[in-house]
Order: sequence, then C-alpha cells, then structure tokens
Amino acid sequence: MASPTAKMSPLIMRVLAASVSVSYRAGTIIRDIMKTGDLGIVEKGKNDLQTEADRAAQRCIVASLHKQFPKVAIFGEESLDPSDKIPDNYVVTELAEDVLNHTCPEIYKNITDDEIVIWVDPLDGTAEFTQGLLDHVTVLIGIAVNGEAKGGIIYQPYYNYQSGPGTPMGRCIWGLVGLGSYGFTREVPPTNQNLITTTRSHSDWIVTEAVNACEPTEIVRVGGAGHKVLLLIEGKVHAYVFASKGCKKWDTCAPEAVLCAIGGSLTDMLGNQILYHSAVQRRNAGGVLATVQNHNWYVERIPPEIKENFVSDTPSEDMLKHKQQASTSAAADEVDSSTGAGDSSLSSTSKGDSGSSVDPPEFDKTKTNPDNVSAGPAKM
Ligand SMILES: Nc1ncnc2c1ncn2[C@@H]1O[C@H](COP(=O)(O)O)[C@@H](O)[C@H]1OP(=O)(O)O
Ligand SMILES: [Mg+2]
Ligand SMILES: [Mg+2]
Ligand SMILES: [Mg+2]
Repeated sequence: MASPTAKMSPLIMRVLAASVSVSYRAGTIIRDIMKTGDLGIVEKGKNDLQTEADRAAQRCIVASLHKQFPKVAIFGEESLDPSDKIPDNYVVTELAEDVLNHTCPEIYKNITDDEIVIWVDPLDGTAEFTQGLLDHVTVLIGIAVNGEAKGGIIYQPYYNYQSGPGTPMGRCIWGLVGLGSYGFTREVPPTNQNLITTTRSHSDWIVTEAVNACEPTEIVRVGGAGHKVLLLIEGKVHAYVFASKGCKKWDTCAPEAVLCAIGGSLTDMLGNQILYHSAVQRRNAGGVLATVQNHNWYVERIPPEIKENFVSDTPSEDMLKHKQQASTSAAADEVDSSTGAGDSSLSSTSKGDSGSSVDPPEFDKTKTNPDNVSAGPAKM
C-alpha cells in the first residue's frame, strides 16, 4: 500500500520516486545477467550492440513505470516484443521515500500525465559493458516536462566494483531542476586545466576536431553519456563534447536534468536546447555539449564548419503553446509581486539540502534559437 506521503505527493515526485526505486532493481538485473556469463549479444547496427541485460532492464523499468503511471508516455531505447512475458519480480511498485521527503517545487505541483514523457536507456555504455569496463555503465531514466528535461536518475550498477569485499556496490544519483541533485559529492575541478571528456567507442574526425577546438589540456575518453555527465558533476572534467549524431533522447534526458539541477547545461553543439516532447526526433542531430559552467565559451570554440553539420530540435505546437502560457502567467506573477501578492516562481538556483548542489555559475545559458531548427519527428 502506498504511504500517506506518497498519496499526497504531486505526480512528478511520484514518478521520480518510482524511477529511483526501479533503477535499483534494473541494476540488480544487469549484474545478475553479467554473472551468468552469457550476455546474449545482438548487433543492432554498425558499432551498436544490445545484450540480454539491456533487454531485461528495459522490460523491468517500462513495465514498472507503466503499471503505476498508465497515462504517461514512456520511450525506451530497445525495440522489444510487447508480447514477451515479464517476470513478476521485475515489476517494482515501491516509491523511494528519500525522494518523497523533499518538497516539490511550486512550478511542478499541477503537472499532469499528458505533460510528462519518460525516456529510458536501460543500459547506457553497452559497448563498454561487453568489454568489461563496468563502471562506464549506467541506467538512465529521464523525465521531461512539457518537452524539457527536468527530472533524472543515473544509476551506476558497478560503482565501487573494484573496491574489494564489504564495499556496497552501485549508487543512485537523482535530480530535479529547481530542487537539486543528490547521491554524489562534487569536488572543485582542477584549476588551470581544461579536461574534456568524449566518446571512446564512437569517434570520427569531426568528434576529434570539435574536442581539439575546445583547447583541452587532457582528453578523457570513456564510455556512456551517463558516465560522462557523472564525471562532470563530480568535478573530474570541465566539459563533455560529442560532435556526433549518435546519442538519442534516452541518452541525454536524465543526464541533462541531473546536470541542470546543479546549475549546469547540456545543449547541442550549437548551444541550443535539446527537446524531449513525444514527437521529437529520437536522434540528437545537434550533437551534445555539456558543462557545469562557462558553457558559451565552449559553444564559441566550435568552428562554423563543424557547426554546419548539426541541426537543432524543433519545438512542437504544444510546447510553443505551453511556453506562451507560461510566459503570460510569469508576467502576471510579476505584476502580483510588485503589489506584494506574488508567489516565487522556480529559480535556476539549486536548493538541495543534504544533496550535492553548487552555486549557479556565472554564465548565460544560450537556449533555443528558433531560427535554427530541424525537420519534423523521426521514427524510433
Ligand atoms: N554511433 C552510435 N550508435 C549507437 N549508439 C550510440 C552511438 N553514439 C553514441 N551512442 C549512445 O550514446 C552513448 C554515449 O556515447 P559514447 O559512449 O560513444 O560516448 C553510448 O553509450 C550509446 O548508448 P548505449 O550504450 O545506450 O547504446
Ligand atoms: Mg544502445
Ligand atoms: Mg545510451
Ligand atoms: Mg542503452
């Protein structure tokens, strides 16, 4: 039975809490399949693998979230047979209390099912998983609200796996823009250096040129979009630069939300916002560029001849309508607050208490540029 806190919690908090709980289960499934020694590898395309762990973890996450939130749209990376039998013990309906104990930021209190889209990458870093680079693997559950990445879970099933017996394995990092991100410790990145992380398994000359244009003092080549954003939020690198169309919405939604919740930015190579409404093209055709601070400095380093290979996402009609409504009500709030009657709207400042949060960095976020948009939605 759901606890009284759960019943009173706004939808977004319940979706987040359910996603945190199910990410632990997905992590156990991944570790159990690795232990069998039979990964059941399928080649989906060039340099694009799927294992039984990817399939099983997705079944677990999608079945669990769909059972609890049947009206919410959920997109998973793997194409699976919907008639597959899902073991009963794959369906998790607990809600993580540590999420529900937080107060929901005012701006999300009235969000409804049709405004949420969940993007699931059941196993990010599959190439590295098959090669035994286990700490590169993450489970990603991203929660988009009206087309923007707002909530995210990055579960790292093999965190601490080389630390010897007795050390608990795995960790869950989660965040909500306007609340903060939790489950990790941030260190100050090394000063007088510019450490840039990028792909180790999906590189080409444009990827390399873009990284070099950002004047790295060192390049950190590791697997997984989730893993690279973990390096960023922990302060181990300064930027994540991936001038490629290889990442899809499920690769970036959760990492973007966790990063933005501490004041960082994840955009395409042009500095434009990546969108996550249900009709958006699955491919991140604009590439991926992420930082905790000085985002524009990196965007400006990318030469035009590289930028011209990339296209940004197109907002949906619904998104544009919603944005218009939001700005109208924000304007109304301003009028109210000038008379002393206004409520505070969501600020980009992270308000986490025990979680890891940093002060907002001193830079302007460049967001959607409506002159620079791509064609319509693509198929999954
Ligand atoms: N060319 C590609 N083909 C398939 N997946 C890609 C490609 N490029 C990136 N990805 C996805 O984005 C993630 C981050 O990229 P990289 O590890 O190369 O930095 C990959 O782990 C992979 O996710 P997944 O492992 O979930 O299939
Ligand atoms: Mg994949
Ligand atoms: Mg992925
Ligand atoms: Mg994956």
